[in-house]
Amino acid sequence: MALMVGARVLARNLLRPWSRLPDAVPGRTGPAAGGGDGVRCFGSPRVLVETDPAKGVAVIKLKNPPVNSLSLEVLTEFVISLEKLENDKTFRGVIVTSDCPGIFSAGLDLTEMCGKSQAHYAEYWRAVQELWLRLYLSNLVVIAAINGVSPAGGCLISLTCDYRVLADNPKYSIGLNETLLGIVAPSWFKDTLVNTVGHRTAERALQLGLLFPPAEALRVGIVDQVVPEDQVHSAALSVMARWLAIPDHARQLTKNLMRKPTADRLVKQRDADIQYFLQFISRDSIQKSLRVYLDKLRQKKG
Ligand SMILES: CCCCCCCC/C=C\C/C=C/C(=O)SCCNC(=O)CCNC(=O)[C@H](O)C(C)(C)COP(=O)(O)OP(=O)(O)OC[C@H]1O[C@@H](n2cnc3c(N)ncnc32)[C@H](O)[C@@H]1OP(=O)(O)O
Repeated sequence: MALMVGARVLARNLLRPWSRLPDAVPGRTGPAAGGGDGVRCFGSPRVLVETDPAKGVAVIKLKNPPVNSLSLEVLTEFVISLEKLENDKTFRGVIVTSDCPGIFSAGLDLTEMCGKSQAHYAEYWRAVQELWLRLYLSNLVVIAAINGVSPAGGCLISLTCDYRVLADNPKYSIGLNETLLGIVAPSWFKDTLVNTVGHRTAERALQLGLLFPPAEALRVGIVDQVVPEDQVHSAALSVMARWLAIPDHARQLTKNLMRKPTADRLVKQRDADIQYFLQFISRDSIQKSLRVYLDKLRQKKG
C-alpha cells in the first residue's frame, strides 16, 4: 500500500504540466551561466534550471540551503527538471552544480529517514531510486561541476554523471561515507562507485567511509578533473563541448551499453529494494545511529 502511495505521488508529480507546478519559475530570462543572451531559466525554487538553447546546454543548480540536502521535494523537482530537458530536443547536455556556497550536496536528507512513518520511508526511497535511474541512464551528456563538499548521496549524484570536475579546495571532500553514520551504502550506490573507480578502491573507500580531498579524489579517479575554484564552470563547459562533438546516437548507445546492466539490476528488484530499505532504516539501532549523527551535526554550532 505504502509503495502504491509513493508511486502515485511521484507519478502525479511527473505528469503534472510544468507550468502548473506550485513553485515553478517559468520563462525567466537572465544572464547566462555560460555567457550570452537568450538564456532562459525555469525550474523551482530548489532546483534552478538555466538553459542556453543556442548551445543546447542547460545548467541545473541545486538550491536547498543550508546544505543542499536531498529532501523528497528536491528529488522530485530534480527528476521533473531532468525529464523536461530530456523531452526537449533542443538540449543535448546538462551541467549539474550547486547554488549553495561551499556545498555541492550534503547527501540524502537525514530528517527524511529518521522518525518518520513506513509509508514516508517508502515514498522517499522510491524517489531516491528514481533520480538515480534517470541520471544514470540519461540520454543527455551530464557533467558534474562540483563546487563544494559532496558526501554520500551528494557523491552519488556526481557519480551518475558522465564526467566530474571538482573545485580545488581542501574542504571539498567527496565520497560515500555511509559507514561513518552507522549505515550501509546500498548495492546500487556501491555498483556506481565500482564502475567509476574499480573494485579494490571502492571496497576500501566504502568500508572506511572515505571522503577524499581533491588531489586524492583525482588520484583514485572518483573525479576526472580538479581545477581552481573560479574555473569549475568554464571547465565543465569545455568538457561539455568535447562530449557534444560526438554524434549523439553513437554516444548514447555506448553509454547505454556500459550502464544498462547496472541499472537493470535495480529496475528488476525495485520493490524488493524498497522493502529492504524499510527493514533496515526502521531498525532501532539504525534510527539511534541516525539520531546521534544528526544531534552531533546540530551541536557543532553550540
Ligand atoms: C545491508 C544493506 C542495507 C541497505 C539499506 C540502505 C540504507 C542506507 C540508506 C541511505 C544511504 C545514505 C546516504 C546519505 O546521503 S546519508 C547523508 C550523509 N551526509 C553526511 O554525512 C553529511 C552531513 N553533513 C555535514 O557533514 C555537514 O553538514 C556539511 C559538511 C555538509 C556542511 O557543514 P556546515 O556548513 O558546517 O553545516 P552544518 O553541519 O552546520 O549543517 C547545517 C544544518 O544542516 C543540517 N544537515 C547537514 N547535513 C544534513 C543532511 N544530510 N540531512 C539533513 N540535514 C543536514 C545540520 O544538521 C544543520 O542543521 P541545523 O543545526 O538544524 O541548522
